[in-house]
Amino acid sequence: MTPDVQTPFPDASTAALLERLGARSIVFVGLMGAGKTAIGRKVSQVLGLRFIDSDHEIESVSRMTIPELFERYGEAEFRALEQRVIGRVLESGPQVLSTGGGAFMNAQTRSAIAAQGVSVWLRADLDLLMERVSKKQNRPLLQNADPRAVLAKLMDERYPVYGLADLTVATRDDRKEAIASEVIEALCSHLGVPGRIHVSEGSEDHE
Ligand SMILES: Nc1ncnc2c1ncn2[C@@H]1O[C@H](COP(=O)(O)OP(=O)(O)O)[C@@H](O)[C@H]1O
Ligand SMILES: O=C(O)C1=C[C@@H](OP(=O)(O)O)[C@@H](O)[C@H](O)C1
Ligand SMILES: [Mg+2]
Repeated sequence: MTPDVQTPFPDASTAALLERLGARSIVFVGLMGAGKTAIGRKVSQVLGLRFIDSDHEIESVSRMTIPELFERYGEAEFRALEQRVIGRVLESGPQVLSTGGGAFMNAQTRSAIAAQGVSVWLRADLDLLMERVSKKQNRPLLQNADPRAVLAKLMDERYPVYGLADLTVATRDDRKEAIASEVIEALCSHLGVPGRIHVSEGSEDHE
């Protein structure tokens, strides 16, 4: 986990946000396909913070892909590893941490995030989630005959819990920069930061 600071001279609002954030991390939660990884990365670039995705971190420490982990050790082992990895990552804030969709369902992970982070629920509707997750086969929970029904059930189970996050940002079919900008605006308002932080188009973007 190397620091990835890309804004050596932050503007006044960015500096104020970083000061109020202190050692806390900005933590994205929400369902598969909501854009936690994509928007988290974008927000980290704008604020000049390190970006960590819990799934990437799990893949790196286990030297296995998420589907391989589920296949070989089962979901329970994956969840145990996820809890440990997130707990450890949160100790080294500030940073932007995008979690996997199930992570916030774990009560211990939720209290670690509450203590060491500012949580942002990226909320999305079912059609948008379906469209996004259909492009990749890397989500074991959706590798079955009716992924839409699975996502709908997870929405029922998880949305009340995601609602415990500090902030909720409704996402939609719009540019990543527009969503990232709304997240940053919500963070500024939550942290009492005056002014606006500009999100420029077309900074480095990769999956
Ligand atoms: N605002 C957006 N506009 C276009 N594509 C997006 C947007 N947000 C996410 N995506 C794409 O949707 C897919 C799922 O996003 P991802 O960040 O992996 O979601 P999550 O981490 O919440 O499961 C990715 O291919 C990502 O690039
Ligand atoms: O919702 C879930 O339980 C999961 C979400 C995935 O991450 P994304 O939410 O980033 O797709 C990944 O952690 C795993 O496949 C399980
Ligand atoms: Mg993700």
